[in-house]
Amino acid sequence: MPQWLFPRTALSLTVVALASATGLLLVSPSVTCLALGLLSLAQLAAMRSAWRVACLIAAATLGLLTPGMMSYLLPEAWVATTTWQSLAARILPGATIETLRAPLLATVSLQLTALALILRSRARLGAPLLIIAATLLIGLQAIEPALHPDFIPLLHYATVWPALLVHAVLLLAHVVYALPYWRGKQYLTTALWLPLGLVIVSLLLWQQSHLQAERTLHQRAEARVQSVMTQLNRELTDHLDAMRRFTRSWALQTAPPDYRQWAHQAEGYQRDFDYLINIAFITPDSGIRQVYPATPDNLSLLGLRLFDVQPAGRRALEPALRDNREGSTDIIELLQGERGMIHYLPVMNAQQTHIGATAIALSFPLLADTLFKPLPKAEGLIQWHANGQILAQHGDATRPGPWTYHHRIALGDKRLTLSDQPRRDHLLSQLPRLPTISLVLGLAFAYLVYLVIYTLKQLGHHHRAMQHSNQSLQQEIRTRSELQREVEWLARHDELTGVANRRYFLDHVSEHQDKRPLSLALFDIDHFKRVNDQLGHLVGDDYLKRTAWLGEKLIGQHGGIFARYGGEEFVAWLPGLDVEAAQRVADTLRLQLADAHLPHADGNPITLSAGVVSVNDPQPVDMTRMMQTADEALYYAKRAGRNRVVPGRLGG
Ligand SMILES: Nc1nc2c(ncn2[C@@H]2O[C@H](COP(=O)(O)OP(=O)(O)OP(=O)(O)O)[C@@H](O)[C@H]2O)c(=O)[nH]1
Repeated sequence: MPQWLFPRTALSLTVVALASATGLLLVSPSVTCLALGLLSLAQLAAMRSAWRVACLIAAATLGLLTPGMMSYLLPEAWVATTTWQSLAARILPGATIETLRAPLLATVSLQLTALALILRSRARLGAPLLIIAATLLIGLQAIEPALHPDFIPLLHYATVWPALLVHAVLLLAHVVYALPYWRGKQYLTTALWLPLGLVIVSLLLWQQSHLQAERTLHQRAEARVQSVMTQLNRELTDHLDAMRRFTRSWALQTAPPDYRQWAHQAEGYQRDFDYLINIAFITPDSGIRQVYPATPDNLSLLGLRLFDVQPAGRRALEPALRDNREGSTDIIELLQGERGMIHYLPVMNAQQTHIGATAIALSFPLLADTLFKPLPKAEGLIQWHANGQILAQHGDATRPGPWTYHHRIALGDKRLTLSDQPRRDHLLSQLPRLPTISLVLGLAFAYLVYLVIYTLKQLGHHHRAMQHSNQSLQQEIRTRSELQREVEWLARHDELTGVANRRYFLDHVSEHQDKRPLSLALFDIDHFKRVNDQLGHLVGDDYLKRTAWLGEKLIGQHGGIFARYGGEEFVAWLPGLDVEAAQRVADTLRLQLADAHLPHADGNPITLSAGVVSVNDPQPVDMTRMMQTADEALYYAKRAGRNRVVPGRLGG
C-alpha cells in the first residue's frame, strides 16, 4: 500500500480519535459527534496529504470544542454553570451544558488529536505515557464499580463492557503501530518513570476527589429527600391533628350536625389543607349525610351508603363507627374520581354516644402539589409509590441522575414510599469544580514533564551519538592518513629493505644534479643466488636488509642517497664526490659488508662488487649514460673476480 494512502502517523491519530469517540457516542451525541465527524474529515485530508485542508478542518474542530472545554476550566466564580447552560441553550435550541461539552477526558483527547494534526506532530512520541495512562484509567474504571457500587463510575460511559473492549483493542492497535517507532529508542522509555509516577499520583488524587464529590452529592440528594419527608410528616400530622380537633368539636352537641354547621366548621380546615377534597359526616349505617365543599361531585354523593358504594373502605370505616377507633383506607380510587385516601375519625355526641364518623378524603395529586411546590422541578424527579404504583410525581424526568433514594413514610397506618431521582446536571452543577479537572491537569503536567525529560534525554542521546561518530570519524581520518603515509612511503621506498626505491632514486637524482663533481655507484652482491639456494630466501632477505642498512648509513654520512635498484642490486648517488672519493666510499661499504658476519653456507662472508662513475664537467648529466657506464664497471668488477670496486669512464 502506498505510503501516502496509509501513513502510520495518520493511522495512529485515527486510532486515538476513535478511542475517544467510543465514549462520546454513548454520552454526548451532538457537539461531540460533529467534532468527531470533522476530525475524521481532517484525518482523511491528512491521509491524502492535503495538509492545508486538514489544518483548516482541525482548527474548526478545536474552535467547536473550545466553549465546552472552557466551561470545564473556567472557575465557577468567573462564569457560573447556569450561564453556561443558558449559553448552550442559545447555541443549540434545547441543548444543556451537558450536550455542549463532551466528557472532559474525551474533549481533551479530541482537542489533542486536532492539535497534533495541525502541528503535524508525531503523536506516537508521547504514546507510551498516554497509553499507560489510558490503560490505568480503564483498569481503575473496571474495578471502580465493584469498590463503590453506589457511586457514578469515574468515566461512566466506559463501564459498558463493549466500550471497554473497544478501548482495549484500540489501545493495542496503537501499541502495535507505534512499536516500530519506539524500537531502539531507549531514552523514550527511560524518560517514562517520573511522569508515570505523576500520572499514578494524579489518578489516585482524582479518584479520591471524585469519591469525595460523589459523597457530597449523595449527601445533598439525601438532604433534599429528607427535607421533603420532614415536610410531609409535619403536614400529615398537622392535618390529622386539625381533623381530630374538628371531630371533637361535635362532642358538645347532642344532635348530628346539620349542613350549615358542618360547612361552617369544615370551611376553615379545607382552606388550610386544600388537598382535602371532601370532609363528610357519615351516619352509623355508613350513609353520607353531610359533605363539604358543596361541589357537584360531592353533592352527588349525599345519601349513598359507603358500605355499598365503597366496600374497599369498609375495613377502615367500621372501627370508627363501632369501636371509637380511627381508620384509614388504602390508596383507592375516590368517588370523586381521583386517587387518594380516606381517613375516618369517630364522632361522639355530648352523651359520649357514637353518632357517626368524619370522613376526610385527601387527593394525592393535590397533596403532592402542596408538598412539592417549593422544590424546583429542574432538580430531579420525586415520586410517591404505594404497592408498586406511582401515586404522584413532581419534577423533570429527562436526563435522570444515577441515584434514586427511597424512603418509607407512614400515612396513618399505611406505608408509602417516597423516591427522589435528582437530575445528573443538577448534581454536577452543585459542584464548584469537576474532579475530572484535577485529572486532566495532572495528566497534562505529567505529559509536559515527560516531554521535557524526553527532550533532554534525546538531546543527550544525540550528543553521545555525535561524539561517538566524531570519534569514529577521527579514527577513520587517522587510519586514512596512516594509510596515506604508508602508501606514500611505499611509493618512495623499498618494502623489504626500507631504503629508497628506484623510482624515488631517479626522481631525487633528477632534482640534485647541479653539484660537481658528482658520482654514481652501482652495487651487486656476489653469488647471491647461492645464498638463496643454500640458506633459503628468508636468509637472503635478511642479508639484503643488512646490506641496505649499511649502505644507507654510509652513503647518508657522505651526503648521498642510497637506494635498492632491484633484486640484489643497490645504487648510490654521491654529489660532491669525485671518482676516487666515491670509489673509497664504495670500497668502505664492500669492506663493511665483508665484516658484517653474513656468511655463505661454506662460512665465507658475502661480498659485493661495485661500479663507480663520476662527472666533473658542468654539462647537464646524462643519466642513461652514467648508469650504463656504472653498469659496465660493475660488469668488469664481476669479471675480474668480484669483491671489488671498479671505476668506470664516461666516454666522449
Ligand atoms: N632472498 C631474495 N633473493 C632475491 C631478491 N631479489 C633477487 N633475488 C635473488 O638474487 C639472485 C641473483 O642471482 P643472479 O642474478 O644469478 O646473480 P648472483 O647469483 O648474485 O651471481 P653474481 O651476481 O653473478 O655474482 C637470484 O637468485 C634472485 O632470486 C629478494 O628480494 N630476496
